[in-house]
Amino acid sequence: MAPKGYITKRLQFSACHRLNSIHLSVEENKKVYGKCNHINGHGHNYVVKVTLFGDIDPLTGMIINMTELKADMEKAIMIPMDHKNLDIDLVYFSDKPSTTENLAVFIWNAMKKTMENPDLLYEVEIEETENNSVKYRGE
Ligand SMILES: Nc1nc2c(c(=O)[nH]1)N=C([C@H](O)[C@H](O)COP(=O)(O)OP(=O)(O)OP(=O)(O)O)CN2
Ligand SMILES: [Zn+2]
Repeated sequence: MAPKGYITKRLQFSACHRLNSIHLSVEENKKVYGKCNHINGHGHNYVVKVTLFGDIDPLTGMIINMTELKADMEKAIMIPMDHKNLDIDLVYFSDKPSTTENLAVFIWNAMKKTMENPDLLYEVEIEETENNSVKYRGE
């Protein structure tokens, strides 16, 4: 049986957003999201770490070629999200607030659709700021 391992690739993208829920009133949104509900939005340099878990192939010595993982992340993350207004440019966030939790779910689903072997996907981690991060494992 081949040994198993975890492999992680990191990327950074820049985007702006506003925390606002269409399911809450104007006053409720202000109360829940505070400064992050400001009408004109704000920006982040998001750091995303995608981790896969799987067999270390005895012939190649790899779980996945990092070059392939980079291409998948480019397609699933960078193209739709980098230098975008998340609330306007991504239909996904038209009815959900663009919290880091929801971004992690979006990226998880996009990676699943993009990867040749989606069963390898183990975790998506996003650092919204130096102090705030979210991990999602598809649960
Ligand atoms: N559960 C969540 N709470 C908040 C999210 C989120 O995605 N999920 N996001 C925000 C805002 O987007 C905001 O930009 C970050 O807010 P805050 O932590 O207040 O950021 P600060 O830079 O002021 O604080 P630091 O601790 O210095 O990072 C808010 N809440
Ligand atoms: Zn924010």
